[in-house]
Amino acid sequence: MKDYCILTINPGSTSTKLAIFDKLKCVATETIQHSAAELADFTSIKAQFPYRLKLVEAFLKHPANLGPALAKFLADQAGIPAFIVNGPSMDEFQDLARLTGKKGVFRQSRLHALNLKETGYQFAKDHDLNYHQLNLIICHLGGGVSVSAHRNGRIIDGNDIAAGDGPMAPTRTGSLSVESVVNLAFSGKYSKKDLFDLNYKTGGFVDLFGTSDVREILAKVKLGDSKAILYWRGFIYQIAKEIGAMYSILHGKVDAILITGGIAHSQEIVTGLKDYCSSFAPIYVYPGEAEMKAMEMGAIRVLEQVEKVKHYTGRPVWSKFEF
Ligand SMILES: Nc1ncnc2c1ncn2[C@@H]1O[C@H](COP(=O)(O)OP(=O)(O)OP(=O)(O)O)[C@@H](O)[C@H]1O
Ligand SMILES: CCCC(=O)O
Repeated sequence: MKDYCILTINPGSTSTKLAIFDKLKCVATETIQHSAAELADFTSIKAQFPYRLKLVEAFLKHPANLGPALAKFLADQAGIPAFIVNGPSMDEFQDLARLTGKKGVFRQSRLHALNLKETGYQFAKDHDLNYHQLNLIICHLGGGVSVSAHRNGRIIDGNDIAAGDGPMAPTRTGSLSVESVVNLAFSGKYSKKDLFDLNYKTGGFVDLFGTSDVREILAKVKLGDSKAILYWRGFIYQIAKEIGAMYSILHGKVDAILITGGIAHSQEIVTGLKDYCSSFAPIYVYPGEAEMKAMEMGAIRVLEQVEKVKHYTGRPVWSKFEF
């Protein structure tokens, strides 16, 4: 392998994580936390571009990019290639996962695919197994929460984190009944944007407690705050329920359940999920940070021609059924 110097940029819903890998060694890394109040001022994700760009520039300390756009901007300046590795909208869903009971409405694959897949690869490596021959349930617990079913290296189903599907999360409401969404929409209290924000940015713990920082919720739990205790238990309950759904669609044949993301640092979540799910399959915990390494290794796989680069067309790999 040649000596590569790789900049990885990981804009999350509560943080921007940056790292530089020089000859496979992480030589600089920084996690910049964004409070809910700070991000509330932006009208859209795209509007955060200049703000996040400044953070990357400050990290690099010279003029040098939201994920792909940030990376391309910098790479074009440096005359080097930029790659997207397992972005959130990569799509390996099986057809059955796409269906709903409304004509023309389909479920979409939008998850924390980068960290989910890397965690799968890491688990396989740790156990001398092949990710492409395993059935795994992998959960990313961060600002958003992804619970996903991996069959032989493909994410065949999972909750759509951009659509309000699945468990509540630090920044998201999670699934609400159609009835309650329609009632909120016609209550006169919320604009369309307010409702989309609740779905993705200002819902969940932000709406309930005014913070997306789970450590603050846990501190309240320790102090015996009954609201925090109830919602914390509800958070675990909803994740466990989603794991159960993935267990059933994998026909109960699951090699392991993997828990990753920032919240996986908490022993409380691990204990809670083990209480519900340990009879399904062994549970392993990979807290937090594999995303930066995942991007570095994805870039290296392409540079080393182990994997073929795919060209982003803007067109989804799946758009509709023929009937
Ligand atoms: N030690 C800890 N115990 C409990 N929660 C923690 C701990 N450390 C971080 N967290 C929580 O993890 C969450 C952030 O996780 P993560 O960094 O994976 O998310 P993100 O990258 O900002 O967003 P996303 O995962 O949606 O892209 C926050 O709610 C944070 O409070
Ligand atoms: C990878 C997507 C990040 C999010 O929606 O939390």
